[in-house]
Amino acid sequence: MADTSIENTTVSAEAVSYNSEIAQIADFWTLMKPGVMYLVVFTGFAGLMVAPGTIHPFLGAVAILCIAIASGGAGAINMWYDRDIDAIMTRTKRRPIPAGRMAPDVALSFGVILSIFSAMLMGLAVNWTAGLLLALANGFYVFVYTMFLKRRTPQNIVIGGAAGAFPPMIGWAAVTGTVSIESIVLFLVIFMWTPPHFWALALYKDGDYAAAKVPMLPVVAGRKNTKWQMLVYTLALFPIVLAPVYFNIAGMFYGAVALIASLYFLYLNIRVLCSDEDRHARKMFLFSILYLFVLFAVLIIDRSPGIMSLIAG
Ligand code: HEM
Ligand SMILES: CC(C)=CCC/C(C)=C/CC/C(C)=C/COP(=O)(O)OP(=O)(O)O
Repeated sequence: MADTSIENTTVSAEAVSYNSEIAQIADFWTLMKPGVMYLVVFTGFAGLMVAPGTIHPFLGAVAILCIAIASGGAGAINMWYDRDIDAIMTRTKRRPIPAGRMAPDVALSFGVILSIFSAMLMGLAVNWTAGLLLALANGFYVFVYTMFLKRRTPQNIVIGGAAGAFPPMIGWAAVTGTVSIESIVLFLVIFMWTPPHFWALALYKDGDYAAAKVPMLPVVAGRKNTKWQMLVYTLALFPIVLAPVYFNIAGMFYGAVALIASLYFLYLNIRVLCSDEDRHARKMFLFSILYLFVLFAVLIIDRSPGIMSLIAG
């Protein structure tokens, strides 16, 4: 079905010129990995909302925009570097570079400009703690995960996952100008969540990774081993996602929702462990996204007296 859409863009000369006009902007947007960016931005927004103190709404909006641009810039550089393996994997072969719609150096320039611009803007307009953390997250994803770990070790996403865990810490730093134990707790929530999030997907995309010779855990260590390792992280998530209550970042409403959501995540992991059907892994992957969204949404709600009084009646 996806291949048909590629054919559709090449069947008539008129269609090609029309589609390529639209594809220009759409392709730059695709380079920024918008699906991931939404959640990255949302977790950054949550960090900003729950941090003690206040930030001018305009500066808050600038901080969120910087997180979005940095995430997009990192995504573009990742797509430039990974263009060889993206061309092999069915999930990624229609991306702008492997599909031949964009020259690699254009994508690289775009990514580098966005990355530098976002960190500079964050530093100059908001504060340099947030600016440096943003540059660190970006650099970690590009250099540590993409260029160094991804093709070398099945622990790539365990260590590299730190990149995606920075946003709540960046949002927090935008307000406070500091890194604190509370913002490290929020970092740890995403850090622990990343392995079950990604390995659930890797389980039903293992053929892609094997073909591209990327040493993802199911390819290297086998499916059963991967499922057990996912379970370790899913269990470790319980104390971590409940820690915001202990550290007074959130109250019992958050605690109750986090516990129920984590129990369901554990249930999905056990189903993955007991059955080799792809649909279970797919469901766990999709729920992992909802799970992280719900955790951070409830964190925001729990810290908003107005919303809480509505819930409490
Ligand atoms: C190293 C860490 C991570 C790895 C290796 C990883 C890997 C992936 C992969 C391969 C996909 C599938 C994308 C596709 O369908 O083309 C995906 C989807 C997704 N990931 Fe992650 N991820 C990581 C961290 C994160 C983080 C930190 C977040 C957000 C806070 C996140 C949010 C999402 C979302 C929302 C999607 C669905 C995107 C869509 O459908 O377009 N991921 N992830
Ligand atoms: C704030 C900031 C600068 C954040 C940047 C960090 C970031 C975007 C983290 C998300 C990690 C991610 C999309 C991994 C995808 O893995 P992959 O690249 O192996 O996936 P692919 O096979 O789909 O390309």
